[in-house]
Amino acid sequence: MPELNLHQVQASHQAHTVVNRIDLRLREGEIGCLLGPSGCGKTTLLRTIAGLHAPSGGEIRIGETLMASDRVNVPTEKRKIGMVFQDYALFPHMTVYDNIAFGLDKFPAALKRERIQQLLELIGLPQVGDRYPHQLSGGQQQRIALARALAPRPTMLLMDEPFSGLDVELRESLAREVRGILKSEGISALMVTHNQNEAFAMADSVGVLKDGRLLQWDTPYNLYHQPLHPFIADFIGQGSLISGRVCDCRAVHTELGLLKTHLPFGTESGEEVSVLVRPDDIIHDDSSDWKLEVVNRAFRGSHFLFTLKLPSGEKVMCMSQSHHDHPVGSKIGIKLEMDHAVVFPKALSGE
Ligand SMILES: Nc1ncnc2c1ncn2[C@@H]1O[C@H](COP(=O)(O)OP(=O)(O)OP(=O)(O)O)[C@@H](O)[C@H]1O
Repeated sequence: MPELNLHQVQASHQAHTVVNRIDLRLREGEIGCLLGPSGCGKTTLLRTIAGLHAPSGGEIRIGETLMASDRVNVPTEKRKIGMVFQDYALFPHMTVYDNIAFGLDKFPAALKRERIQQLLELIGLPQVGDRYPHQLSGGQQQRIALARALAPRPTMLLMDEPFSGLDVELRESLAREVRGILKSEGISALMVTHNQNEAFAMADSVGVLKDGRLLQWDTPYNLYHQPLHPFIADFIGQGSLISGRVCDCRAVHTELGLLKTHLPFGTESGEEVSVLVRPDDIIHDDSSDWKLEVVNRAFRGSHFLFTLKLPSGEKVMCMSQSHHDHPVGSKIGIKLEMDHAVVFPKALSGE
């Protein structure tokens, strides 16, 4: 029984559809992330699940309860959802203890004290109950906001860009920490972010949205290695698309040679396709006779990322150790280390 089940969910702003027929299942205890560029509909979808925005179509179930459909719209406070939103700041005039106690007024006093102390320990801040929010760092405040949302034991947690106000270095480590906290509480959660590292640090499953459509809902590993759409190939990690022609049912001919592949359903021999090449598929090797021209380079500290030109003019990227300091215009040796090429029909690449 999935904790959250969306069936063909649609949402609009002023007759403009911004969430388009989304199907999604989040299992009990699973952590999911919605990832996508600005304006793709992430927040609208999250607000629709929370009951803060009425869907214009489809059905939303949490556990076995139908929360929204064309006949039903359960109000937010009855959905038993915890929320940590970007603008969901702590009450500045209340202590940390009172902030967490906010949603616990129906709890008997002793149970309330016990739950708050348990949560403060869970988030690694057992001593801060008497402090006010302004006496805490941004990361600590966000952990308190999480504790406040978890306090009444909601059925699931929704988070909208919860770390966006924090330093880049802190965001990823806090995402990992929050994952640990959610797992130890055994709570299902759905988080919205446009930061891939945060999504990967946090989630069991990640959904990539584009123009209101969910293109793929999958593990981070599969999104990187088996993207279903060129947009995902581009959005997740780095890479380039080069031209290829299908040779037989298991291979594609490209300028980099004949590459083994699992072809998309319906692809025919002789068909022109786009082939994804990741920087780690092309290894720089000074001893190789296969040379390509460097047309761009980016120093990343631990490595160089070279952009190389193929004879046709198409470009691929190549990762190399940081002491291989080759200038733009020079030719460097390469070898290919690609297990299975990811291939897209040409028509999809233009979308
Ligand atoms: N209250 C509103 N009224 C009208 N249009 C809206 C409203 N809120 C959002 N939109 C539009 O709906 C689309 C989706 O917005 P949404 O905030 O869901 O995207 P998002 O993916 O969360 O973006 P971001 O990452 O920038 O927060 C955008 O085109 C946005 O302009």
